[in-house]
Amino acid sequence: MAERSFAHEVRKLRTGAGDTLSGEGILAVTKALLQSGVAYVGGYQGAPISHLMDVLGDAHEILEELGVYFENSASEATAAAMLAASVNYPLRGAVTFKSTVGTNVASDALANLSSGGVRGGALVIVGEDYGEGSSIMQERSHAFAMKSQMWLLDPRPNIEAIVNAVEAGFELSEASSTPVMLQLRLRSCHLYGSFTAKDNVRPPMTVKDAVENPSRQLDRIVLPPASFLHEKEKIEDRWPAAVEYITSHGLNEVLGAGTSDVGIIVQGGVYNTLNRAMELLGVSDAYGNTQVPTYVMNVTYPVVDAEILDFVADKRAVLLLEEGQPDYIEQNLNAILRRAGSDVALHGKDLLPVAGEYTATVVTQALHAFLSKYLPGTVAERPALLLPHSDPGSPFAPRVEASVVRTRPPGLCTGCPERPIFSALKLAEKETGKKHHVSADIGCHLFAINEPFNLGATTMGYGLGSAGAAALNSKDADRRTVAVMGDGGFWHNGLTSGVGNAVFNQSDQLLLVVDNAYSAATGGQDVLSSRADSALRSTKHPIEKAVRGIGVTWARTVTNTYKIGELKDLFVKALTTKEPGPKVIVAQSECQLNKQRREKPQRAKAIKEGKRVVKERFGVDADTCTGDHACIRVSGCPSLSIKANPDPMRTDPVATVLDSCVGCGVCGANAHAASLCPSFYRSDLVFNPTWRDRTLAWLRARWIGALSLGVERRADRFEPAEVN
Ligand SMILES: O=C(O)C(=O)Cc1c[nH]c2ccccc12
Repeated sequence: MAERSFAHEVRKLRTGAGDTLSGEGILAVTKALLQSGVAYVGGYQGAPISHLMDVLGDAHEILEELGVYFENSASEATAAAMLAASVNYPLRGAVTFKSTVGTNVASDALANLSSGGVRGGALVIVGEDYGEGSSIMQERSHAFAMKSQMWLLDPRPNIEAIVNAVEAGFELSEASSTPVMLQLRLRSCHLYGSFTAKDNVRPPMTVKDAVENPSRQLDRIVLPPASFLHEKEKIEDRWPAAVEYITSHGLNEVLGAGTSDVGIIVQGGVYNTLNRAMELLGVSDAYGNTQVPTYVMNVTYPVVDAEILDFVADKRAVLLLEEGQPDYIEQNLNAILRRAGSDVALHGKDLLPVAGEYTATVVTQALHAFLSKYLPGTVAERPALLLPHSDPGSPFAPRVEASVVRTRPPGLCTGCPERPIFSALKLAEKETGKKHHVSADIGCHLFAINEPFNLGATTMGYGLGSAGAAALNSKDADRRTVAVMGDGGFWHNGLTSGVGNAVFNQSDQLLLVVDNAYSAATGGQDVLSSRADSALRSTKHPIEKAVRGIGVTWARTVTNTYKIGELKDLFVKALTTKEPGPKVIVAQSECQLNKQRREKPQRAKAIKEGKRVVKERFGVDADTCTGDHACIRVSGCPSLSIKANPDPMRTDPVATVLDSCVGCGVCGANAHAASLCPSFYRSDLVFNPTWRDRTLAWLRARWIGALSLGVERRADRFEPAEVN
């Protein structure tokens, strides 16, 4: 079950010609695919396009009605290879994944696809995760477009422009026999807006037609001598055909009504930020009405030389806004201008940051510098963000001492079943007296690198936790290396690149597979080993069976990670057993976020219907808490906090459990397994109690009251202290 359901929104995909469709970017992209007569769709979830996969999944009925094939690909490589269907057949296909990481994974297939070229339009929709809020290394998809010669569309963050880009993307792909990458930045995927819909188009040829009429062209297969021909074709045929299509269909836009001899060139995806900066400087309004001519590159690769030369022909100076590095476009523009003998002044990374997101702040600062030099009369406003940070009027002026601000690194959720796993591993290390090198992986479990666990030294890519431990395997060492992988990473590629590799090379590593039943970090999508039934996919394939199938002999599955003591004992066994080859522990418990998403509405409904519902909660007895906070140090649960000590004789704050507690019990189990303290208690919150509940509660209250009578009587013998 994915984190968001689009079951309601997907109905809008039936919107007919002429009607207005309002919604989120990802919904608009899906509608645009259907309007384009797409024949098949695939992909792998990852921010910021996770929800595009979820929309497609929820839209399966509409897709089936139209004869569109949809697959949840095993990885981005699988998704990209799926586009092979467009090489021999006039089938339009689209795949989507997170970039640059997914593009890294897909690059083998993408390079082969681009070499042979395509007959049917092939669209690769990449969710560009660059800049503030990103979860990955900072790189540009642009490099992949250039290296494999795929055209790169970077439409303005505007629903209509995005829909147009999907439709034009297929046409451009077919006109130039080249796959097209459509870059959707974070802010485009979740942008809201509306556009005038067209009717959905049943693909003129479906995958069924193709399967029943197999055909092939030998010169499209990547093998010499065809591969040399492909390289020639790319330059002599496909590139000029693409330029012709881009120019004749006006994919790039010149905005700004003015005739000024100073202009701006901007990547489509950065246009909204540019306009915001212009608005702040009084050079434009919220709707983009400006006198400064702006060339918007909705296609960032290839750069169309003639359009650039045309734009700069009557200008003294232009400013290029190109986010990220290397500055491929700037280098390209400089070459174009130099070859043409143009003397226009080209500014870009000299005024803007070389790397990092082009936020409204940095763009406003650079634009201010540029316009102040070339068009000083146009700058009508001086926004406060131009002030130095030392000026109290600056929005960035320090308001609190930097030293008192605590960092807030990402961490595991309240009730996360992964927390007890890492607590148990820490306790096992304590018991054996040996610290281990831990090779981490992509997924929620990577948060174990932070306090309070501090476990994990590297992360090399999705499903590469085990492979990342490959070299750290020594027959002479007195301990083994620990590798971590999630169920998502395991099925993405970890089974072969990690487990198979470890078996083959007789690695001594301990591999911990954190199996929370979903690809949780990408939004809770199902994987092969998901334990829920799925109407669309085949699930319930146990990870232990897979690792045994590939040759692992020491493998154990734990079905309740909250039993910290048992898990600790198993870790000790796995770390000390003499069994050769990789040792694998599959630690299973359901992702708490997904569990709450499922159970909360059910619980609320039952309470409303007057049914008896028990909610488990944990608490700390302030009277017995010593205030040493050891419980917090081994858990790190966001619901475990501190409060002032109610005992006036004691100053240390005591531990407390916040209302966000979901009753997983890890705090108490930890305290018990680590022999910390007896202060934790469980309470059951009973909604709609029965007469039996009420009677029991009454009896308990009387009994506890009777037991504490002695204490009360003794307390009465003392005079209460005067408190002022
Ligand atoms: O969704 C995210 O933020 C991820 O990093 C997950 C992910 C999806 N596909 C990948 C390929 C390589 C590395 C990470 C991912």
